[in-house]
Amino acid sequence: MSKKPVRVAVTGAAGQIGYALLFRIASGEMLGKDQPVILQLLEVPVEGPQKALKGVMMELDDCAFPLLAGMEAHSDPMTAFKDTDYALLVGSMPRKAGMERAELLSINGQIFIGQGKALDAVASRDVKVLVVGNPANTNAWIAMKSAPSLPRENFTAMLRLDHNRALSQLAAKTGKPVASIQKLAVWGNHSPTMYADYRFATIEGASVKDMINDHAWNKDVFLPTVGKRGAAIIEARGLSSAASAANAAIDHMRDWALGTNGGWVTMGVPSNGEYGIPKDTMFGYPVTCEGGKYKIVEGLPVDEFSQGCIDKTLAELVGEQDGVKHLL
Ligand SMILES: NC(=O)C1=CN([C@@H]2O[C@H](COP(=O)(O)OP(=O)(O)OC[C@H]3O[C@@H](n4cnc5c(N)ncnc54)[C@H](O)[C@@H]3O)[C@@H](O)[C@H]2O)C=CC1
Ligand SMILES: O=C([O-])CC(=O)C(=O)O
Repeated sequence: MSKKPVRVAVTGAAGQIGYALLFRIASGEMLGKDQPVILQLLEVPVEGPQKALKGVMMELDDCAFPLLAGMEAHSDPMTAFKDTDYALLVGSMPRKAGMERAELLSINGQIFIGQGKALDAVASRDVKVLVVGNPANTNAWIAMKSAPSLPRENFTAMLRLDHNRALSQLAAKTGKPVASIQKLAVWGNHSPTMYADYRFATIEGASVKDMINDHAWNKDVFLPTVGKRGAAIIEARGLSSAASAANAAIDHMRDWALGTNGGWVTMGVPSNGEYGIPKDTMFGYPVTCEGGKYKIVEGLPVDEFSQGCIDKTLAELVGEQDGVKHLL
């Protein structure tokens, strides 16, 4: 018997990430090739984006996706999030060349107060929320704080793009396939301060750290390359990452919903105090997923260099949170 459709809300649905995301959700790449979906699409109540959204929906129709059980256009989060099981919060302004993501906070932060409240009021109590809009960690924290009746662990921020970027850099450095790399971790904020950590990573059981054995490359090449990749894409494309961001969002939600078979992935999740991170901070951690739940990988040793990196990204996140506390 076929499965009951689930409701997937996507905000910013007429934007560039939306365009790279919706067709893959509707084709079953996110929740499985046997899982029908109803798309609840939100755009700003402005003629241009609403018209563009209609165009995207016409194209979705024209794909005749067997798993697309329904599709709605919305201009109000209170209707867009009604009974939703999954919410991908993409809609917000992207940065331009020369900006840091944190500079978007004053523009985008407000969006996540209203959307957090709407999720609180009308979404499924089990809704899985992924915040993509930047600065993603702090926006996810704002949404979580604005939704006090929902479990805090339902709110997550996207660090999967940093994780995937790090995997590709390590594959290139070691000459091994991306898929062979296990146990990579990315700690902290989706910003240049994130700490991509391959101390525990293995390829066919062998230590990636021992294979590379080059601390200067780690510090001076690998970390800056991963941390500043978003800016490098903007510089090259004139627009921020969209297809790779949509791909990371699919990876994040798929793994959360369907599990990782013991493998590690990175998610921005509210801390319970793990690794000395203050409770509720929306922090990138290595996690495993099973049965629709994620679990932070605990008990990893933290050396002096790693602690310095973790302290730096935490300080940035605490500063971002302090800057918006008065709005909540
Ligand atoms: N976490 C991550 O790894 C990444 C995050 N991003 C972020 O994702 C966000 C979206 O990027 P793009 O799709 O490239 O931008 P875009 O400008 O192409 O699309 C954004 C869309 O969101 C809509 N929007 C704005 N406010 C809204 C609201 N309150 N409700 C619903 N829709 C709203 C806009 O009308 C627009 O259609 C940006 O903040 C960007 O910085 C981008 C790449 C990676
Ligand atoms: O850098 C940006 O503004 C977009 C983004 O978050 C990324 O590509 O990682």
